[in-house]
Amino acid sequence: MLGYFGPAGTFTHQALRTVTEEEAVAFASVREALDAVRQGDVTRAVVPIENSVEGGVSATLDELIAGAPLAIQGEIVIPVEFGIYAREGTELADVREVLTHGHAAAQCRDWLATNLPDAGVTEAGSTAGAAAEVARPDSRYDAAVCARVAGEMYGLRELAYQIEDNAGAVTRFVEVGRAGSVPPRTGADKTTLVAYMRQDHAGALLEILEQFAVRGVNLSRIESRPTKTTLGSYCFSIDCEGHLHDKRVAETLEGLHRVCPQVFFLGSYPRANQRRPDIAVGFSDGEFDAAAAWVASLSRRP
Ligand SMILES: O=C(O)C(=O)Cc1ccccc1
Repeated sequence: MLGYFGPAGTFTHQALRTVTEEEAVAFASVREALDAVRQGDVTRAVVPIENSVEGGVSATLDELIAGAPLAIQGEIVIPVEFGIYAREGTELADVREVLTHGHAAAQCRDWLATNLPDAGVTEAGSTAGAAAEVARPDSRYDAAVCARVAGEMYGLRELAYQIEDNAGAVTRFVEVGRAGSVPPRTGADKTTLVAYMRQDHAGALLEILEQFAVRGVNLSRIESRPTKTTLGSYCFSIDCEGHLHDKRVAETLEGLHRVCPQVFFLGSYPRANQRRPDIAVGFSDGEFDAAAAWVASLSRRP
């Protein structure tokens, strides 16, 4: 059974529906969805991880490394368009209180400031959860910012559509399972990891980045996250091109293991856009094998 960050009608639900019609169970938070994977209640769960406007979804980035190990098995990227929805009889001019997910509020900030300058904006668990709340006749909220499907699903009326400040925004979702199974290499893969940085000497961040650079591994996302221990203690959540079974990526992970106090491998999986990385001269598996064979040969008698 599959789980997802719900309720029905979230963007996560839409992302899931682009890959399967399989029955799926909704969880009210990213934590609950990932805990259900950890406990074996569901085999995999779909959660949001990154969007092109707001960056990483901190709840997901943090939850992925909290508790029993999990592994990303795949990614789904979908365009996100927002509308504002209210109960029948409410006009835009009547809206005083708006409810929505924090990322939706952030992506519609200018529209809300221009069109509803006096309205309060409250953060809900999810966009569809906001729509469900607004649908209650006695709700203290007048409107929800959510997907059109959510507005329809909860019987609300569309007051405006495509209210996002940046047309063409996309959100990336990941399918997360229990650690231990790595999807096969496709040649167009991505690897996600978290590297903790040493704090005891200068250049520690450079050392992390060097591990990738000297092996020709391109990064597609890097974000700092507090380790939640002491002020100023950070780890880096990183996506790079390539698969654990690519020599250059495996060696990068070995290098990180040497220079970082802690490294979490969060999975290698096929890229949604199927783009194959440019592998520079010197960084193919064959060249790594040839180099290792040469070093091994040096201690052999002629
Ligand atoms: O609340 C939702 O619908 C989600 O799936 C999270 C989210 C919120 C805003 C943009 C993309 C994903």
